[in-house]
Amino acid sequence: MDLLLHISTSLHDLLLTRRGFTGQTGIFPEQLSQISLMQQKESDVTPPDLEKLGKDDPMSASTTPRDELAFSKLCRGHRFLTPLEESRLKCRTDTRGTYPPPCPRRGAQPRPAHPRLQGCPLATPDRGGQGLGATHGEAPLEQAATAIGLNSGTISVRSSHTAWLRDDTHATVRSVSAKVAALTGLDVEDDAGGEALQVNLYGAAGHYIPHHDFVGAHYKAWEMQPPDGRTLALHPLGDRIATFMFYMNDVEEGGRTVFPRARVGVEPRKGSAVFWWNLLPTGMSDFRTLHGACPVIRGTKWVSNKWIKHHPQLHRRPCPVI
Ligand SMILES: O=C(O)CCC(=O)C(=O)O
Ligand SMILES: [Fe+2]
Repeated sequence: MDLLLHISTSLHDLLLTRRGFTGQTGIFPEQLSQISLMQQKESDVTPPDLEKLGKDDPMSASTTPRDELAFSKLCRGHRFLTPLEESRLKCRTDTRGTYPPPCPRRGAQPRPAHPRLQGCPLATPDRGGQGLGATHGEAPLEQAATAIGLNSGTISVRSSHTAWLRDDTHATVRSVSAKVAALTGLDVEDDAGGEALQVNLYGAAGHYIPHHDFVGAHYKAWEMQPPDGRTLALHPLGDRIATFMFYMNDVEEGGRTVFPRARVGVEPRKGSAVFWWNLLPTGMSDFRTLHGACPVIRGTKWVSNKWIKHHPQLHRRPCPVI
């Protein structure tokens, strides 16, 4: 176990500091052989301060050196925001007893600054028992995950396994969609307002480099420039207006979700979720939503994403707290 921990920790640093943010990562033999080399040169990889890396460009379409540094720091547990600022991003709701659940409460706290992120402890999918784990027989997590990049077509930038669960797969999946709909006021039904629930499993060193969840880049209201001229982003329901991401287990170590431009990292906690808008009210991309999953150091990490589509929400008013 000590050896595994040592390897995982070393891989974590190796992935973040040496290999950087350029491509597929996972547990590869060549990385294992580089671990001792990396340890010898630890002083070389000590990151400089953010301030020395020039001005921030929160609307940059690509990942900047500042983003990479903020990502690494947040992955290591560094805090940029004060406890008060962090608490303003959090809300709590209790879905026991009443249905649909009430809007989450944040007391008298003001709305958080853009990009609006929200952590909401919820009764969420579980990775075992009567929860989503029970459906794995029907939809095994056997597909290596891929992601769609703005400039690079279909690229592999994450190391995890993925399954897509439609609402008709299991009552738990339906109840997840119902909760997201009740909490956001948005239409999230499969193929009507949202995508099927995406369930991801990360193993040791599993991670997802900083990315945006929208598929196209919307620089002008209601217009879209599909990546590489492809038409994938021109989905009839539009792009992903918002993300509701559930943590399905506690991760022993590592695996934070980090938003380098919002300067905040979220510790995976079973029963909690993160919500954010990917598109601005104008329909344009909010590049400040750049985020990624830090490498899992110890244990496994289960998350599920409910992506909500843009066009069906045109006449819907979100829950006022969000
Ligand atoms: O696993 C995480 O923490 C983030 C996952 C994510 O960003 C995604 O699936 O798009
Ligand atoms: Fe994402």
